[in-house]
Amino acid sequence: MATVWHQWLRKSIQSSSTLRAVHTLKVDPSQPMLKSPPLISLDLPDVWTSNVMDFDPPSIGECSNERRARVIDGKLMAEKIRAGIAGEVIRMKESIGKVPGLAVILVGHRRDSQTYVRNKRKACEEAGIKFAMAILPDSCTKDEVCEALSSFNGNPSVHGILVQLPLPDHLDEEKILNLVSLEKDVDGFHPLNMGNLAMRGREPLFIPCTPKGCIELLVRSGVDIMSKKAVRHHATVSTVHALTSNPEQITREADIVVTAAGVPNLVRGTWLKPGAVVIDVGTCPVEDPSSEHGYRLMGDVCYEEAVMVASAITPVPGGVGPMTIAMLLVNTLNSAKRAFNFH
Ligand SMILES: Nc1nc2c(c(=O)[nH]1)N[C@@H](CN(C=O)c1ccc(C(=O)N[C@@H](CCC(=O)O)C(=O)O)cc1)CN2
Repeated sequence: MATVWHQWLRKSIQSSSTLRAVHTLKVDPSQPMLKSPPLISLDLPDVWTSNVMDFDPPSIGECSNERRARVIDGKLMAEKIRAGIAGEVIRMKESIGKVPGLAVILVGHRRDSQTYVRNKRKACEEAGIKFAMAILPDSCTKDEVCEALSSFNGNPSVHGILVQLPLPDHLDEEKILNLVSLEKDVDGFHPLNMGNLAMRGREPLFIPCTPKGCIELLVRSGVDIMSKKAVRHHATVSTVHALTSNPEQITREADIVVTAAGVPNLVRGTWLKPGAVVIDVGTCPVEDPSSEHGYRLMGDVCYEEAVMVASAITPVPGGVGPMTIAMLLVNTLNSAKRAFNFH
């Protein structure tokens, strides 16, 4: 399953208009899928990790047209997690006089990237995490990005570094991400972290924020899909991509559907098994002059149709996105704790 998250994440951070990935989990009916307490651990105190179940578990397989799906409120979950992080930062400051630090490299002037980085900065500031940023023009060279990276790599008050993606086409994303210090790779995109995530029995230092947020959303909603446990419990993971010939049919068999295609309204109500849990990672910016930033975000799932078929669903906005940022703060805090040997 880890491999699937890897592939899915790489797909989800690119941008094109083709169907990229719809991941489906089919669960062995002889094994209970909903468990309490949930199993995932984020190395955080119980009060704001997935040991908390925010909702009664959805009744997978039981959904009628009279009942709309439960909305999985990622914004609310993320707020609770961020409040917990703020508490931990205070505890760290009071105990050892240090706070975590996050550094972001932003290249170019994409409006969506600017919004995400602004939101990351705000979330850090609210949680008491120090925030540093290098802003480089679209035309910058690989060496300039590397210079910024190496300065953050060598700065002991920086515990997390991320390069906001996508980068302009002329910059080699792979080469640049390889240079992020493994111990500060809070995005989890370094090949060693990715490789360890994909391999059985290995532990990456960081799990990428979006998949980590998706798992957290599911677990807090009472859906047990923890990767190894899910494997042990005979969950079957299928991947649907742009070249899959029968995406609707495969998707319709899934108990859990995680989509990261970047194609608005791709997944229709008829694609879903009644009672499925739907996690919509798609965030496609669509021109909208009436909105504050000139665009609005649309998910992959046709929400109004899906909400009548699914048992639980994440909205866009307000689902996976805020959890991505909450998980970034979790990774940054955990990185600082590791650096300071603070528990
Ligand atoms: N270095 C990275 N680049 C990118 C990542 C990533 O995880 N690391 N993921 C995406 C963008 N992303 C984070 O950077 C991201 C996307 C969306 C949101 C979010 O909170 N969305 C809100 C709406 C926000 C708004 O438009 O005001 C929502 O869905 O409710 C956060 C982070 C690609 N690049």
